[in-house]
Amino acid sequence: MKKPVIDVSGVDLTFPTNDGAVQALKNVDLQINKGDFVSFIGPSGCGKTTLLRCIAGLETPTDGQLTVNGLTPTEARKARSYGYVFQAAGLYPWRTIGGNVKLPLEIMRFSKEEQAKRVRKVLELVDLEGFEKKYPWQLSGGMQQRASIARALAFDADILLMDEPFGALDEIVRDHLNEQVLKLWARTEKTIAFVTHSIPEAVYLSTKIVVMSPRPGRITDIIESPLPKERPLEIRDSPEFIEIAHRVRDGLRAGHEG
Ligand SMILES: Nc1ncnc2c1ncn2[C@@H]1O[C@H](COP(=O)(O)OP(=O)(O)OP(=O)(O)O)[C@@H](O)[C@H]1O
Repeated sequence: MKKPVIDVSGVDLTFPTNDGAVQALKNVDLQINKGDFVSFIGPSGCGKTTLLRCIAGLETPTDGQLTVNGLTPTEARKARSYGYVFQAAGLYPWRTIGGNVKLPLEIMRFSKEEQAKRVRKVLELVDLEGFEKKYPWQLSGGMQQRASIARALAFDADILLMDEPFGALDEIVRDHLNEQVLKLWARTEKTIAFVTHSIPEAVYLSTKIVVMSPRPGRITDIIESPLPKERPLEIRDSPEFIEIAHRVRDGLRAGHEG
């Protein structure tokens, strides 16, 4: 059997705080395989971001094992094994869109030609060709978020970690971006881990839905989606889609009761 790209085994994480310890993750086991689109869904504060940050090597579990591409998360971070998209676009206002997207490439000392080539390619992937010379404030929120995805794609890591990237956007824009992310995933065959609060978003995007309980975050259900890879937005009205959404809701409810 092939080794998972992301392998989480028995992970606990407790934050020491000034008014006592906060257990954010409890005994989390999860395998993510190459090309999976995995969503983490759960109530606010259940540890979704913390789990993503552990995978990214930005937090260290108190217990358990975690590997990314067979490396420790810190090694994987140093090897730039993933791109990370934050909740807020976080673009530098004094840099153009092209300037923001190429920033990681400058840091990694890619040649000027290679930087220009990659910026063109990733802006095209997120449908922002022609916006290279604009400044972030000249773009809508959805476009800024697409630019931040382009920045995460610029160095072409196989893994993309996305922390609720569309949470602040209205539903129509979010629908459109969900469609675009699916297309991008199909075109690039990346492995994606995606945090969301939205049941429809999780079901629409994912091959695997990870349902988490309120704090301390535990996994209450892992749903392998039977939906086809090709997903028009209308699929959300299909009985299969609705059935999975029910199962996610039941998992969330069970977590609350537990
Ligand atoms: N650096 C930290 N120090 C102390 N506590 C923390 C720290 N980071 C997160 N926590 C706590 O850990 C828990 C999980 O937080 P986390 O941000 O992972 O939740 P989440 O599921 O992503 O929430 P949301 O959906 O609201 O973004 C919360 O109770 C939070 O207050």
